[in-house]
Amino acid sequence: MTTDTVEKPAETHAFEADVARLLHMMVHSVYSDKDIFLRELISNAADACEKLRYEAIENPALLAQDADSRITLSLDEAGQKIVIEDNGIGMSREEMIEALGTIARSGTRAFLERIQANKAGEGAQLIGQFGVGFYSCFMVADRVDVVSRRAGSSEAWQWSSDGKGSYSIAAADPASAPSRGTRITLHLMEDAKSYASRWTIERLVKEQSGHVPVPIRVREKPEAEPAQITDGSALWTKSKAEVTNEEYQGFYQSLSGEYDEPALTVHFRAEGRHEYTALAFIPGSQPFDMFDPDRKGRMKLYVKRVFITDDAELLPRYLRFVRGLIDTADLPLNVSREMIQESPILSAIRKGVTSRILTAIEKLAETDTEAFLKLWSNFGSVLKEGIYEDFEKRDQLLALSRFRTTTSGEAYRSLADYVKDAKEGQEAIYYLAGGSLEQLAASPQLEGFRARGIEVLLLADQIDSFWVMNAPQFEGKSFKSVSQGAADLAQFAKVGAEVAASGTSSPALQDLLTFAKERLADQVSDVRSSERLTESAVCLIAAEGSYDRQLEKILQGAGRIDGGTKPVLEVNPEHAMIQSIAATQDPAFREDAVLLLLDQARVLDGEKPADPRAFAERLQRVFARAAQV
Ligand SMILES: Nc1ncnc2c1ncn2[C@@H]1O[C@H](COP(=O)(O)OP(=O)(O)OP(=O)(O)O)[C@@H](O)[C@H]1O
Repeated sequence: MTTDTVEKPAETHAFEADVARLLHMMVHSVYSDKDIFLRELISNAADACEKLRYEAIENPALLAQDADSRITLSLDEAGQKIVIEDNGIGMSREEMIEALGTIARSGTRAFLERIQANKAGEGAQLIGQFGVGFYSCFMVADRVDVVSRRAGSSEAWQWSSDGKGSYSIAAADPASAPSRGTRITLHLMEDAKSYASRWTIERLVKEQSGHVPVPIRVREKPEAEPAQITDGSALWTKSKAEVTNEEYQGFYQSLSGEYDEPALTVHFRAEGRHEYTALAFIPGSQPFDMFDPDRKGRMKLYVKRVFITDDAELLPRYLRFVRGLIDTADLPLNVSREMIQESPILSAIRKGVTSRILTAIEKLAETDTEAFLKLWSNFGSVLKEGIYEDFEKRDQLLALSRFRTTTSGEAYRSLADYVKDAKEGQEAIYYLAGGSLEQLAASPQLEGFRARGIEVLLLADQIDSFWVMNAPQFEGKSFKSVSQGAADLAQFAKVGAEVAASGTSSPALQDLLTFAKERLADQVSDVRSSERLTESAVCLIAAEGSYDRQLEKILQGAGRIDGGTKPVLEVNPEHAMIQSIAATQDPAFREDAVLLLLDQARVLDGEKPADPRAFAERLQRVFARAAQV
């Protein structure tokens, strides 16, 4: 103990409450697959090496005499230990407290909630996704010591914990600490001691971390010479023909922390105006936080194989589920964050990669429908955001989109299918947005379209209400909501049925409509006879020129607009009940009837009656009257 720092006693700190909860869950493991701890620690070690290479661009002295990155795994079967050591950037005392005592990343709370409601087996995938990687070592170790020295520092620090609520931090002896980087010693639990065997570790490294861009060595015994087991060569620098599917899959898994197979792999080298390599994967399943507004893209930026950042928006938001990297020779190594955001080179690259990804999806749609539909069911709702965010790609994205419709059953239809089967003279692509598919399919607004054999898109994703307003046309046809404005259905004949014209414009009906319009004037903007109803008596429609009703509800919910516009109440003139109400002159009954009709239309739209008590009373009066007749 020679330096000042070493004389300070170890301090004990409690873990942040969320870390403690997390650790508790990890130790009482909900995870069936403990192997992943190694991948997490190796991935952190490789990140630390890459961060050092990046900082060394500005400050080459940080590399001192030791320029080559490496990760060394030292095994000690007799002592039941493994040590993972890197010569990366290292951590200062403060960085250790911050990085290993708290959970700073967003999404962790969601993680905790999700694993509490855990379904066995889901945990292993979640760890990587949520970035709680380091703590996974407590699944196999009952004590963990981390000794680290920040590159360029004379001090080293030791963090130790048994993962049970607190950790200690103390100065470490600089003479025995790594000269730079981090050494993590895992004191293995009895049932995890096989991790100290060379055979197990080599197998795991090759399986999980074979493509980490830093060479990995294994030291079989404490005093043995280390043997290199992976060479740290960057997979993406090879040509496509040189890489096997298994290698791509392994790389994707170590990059993403996922365990599935990528649904699509896009790997290419661009030459010409800009020179770069892109390797991008569309995952085989949805990431948990795909709809988290804070979720950023997951593409890493490299410049000439030097990792620069994983925080730059290298792809548009609607491709935020894509994992991978872009490596370019066109940017300077010391590119700053501000430069990255504003770089015209990067925006050209972004366009290039976006196009290649969309083209690859198109190709998949042509060559493997099943795989494409799986991809679409996972990511279609995000891709559709691009229809209104990316003007240039709008048509391409519309053409890629698949829909459930009133005629599709369990299958999916493209807009090209829709247009091909449209009725003669049909100018619009009809849709109904909002609610679940089941709710949509049961909507009365669809009846008239069904009766005429006109297909209607059923848009059940929240995002649909937004893009559909902004997508002006597809192959010359505009989009039109069936719950908005006039239906223009009169020109299309009903399939297999004579049009029953009785009573559609009778004076009694006109009289009822006029009465209803006056009585309901404070709640609806119009009451009119409907072309779109065949079975139901009434439905609500948005007035021409106002928001679609569903979009209006979403915007109100999000506080983006105040109040709402008054809808239009449409009445089915051929409905027997409407005709008998029209035939009745009793004013009290008429009043109850029109108010009940409006509430009925609301209920059909998934809303509540305006005044439940008054609704119940009216219903009772009408029942009583019916019972007397
Ligand atoms: N070997 C290491 N060298 C330097 N810093 C490290 C090392 N291991 C962990 N850290 C620090 O600890 C932090 C927490 O690591 P952890 O694995 O829990 O999450 P992460 O790596 O940030 O997230 P993700 O797993 O999503 O990449 C890291 O961000 C890093 O700052």
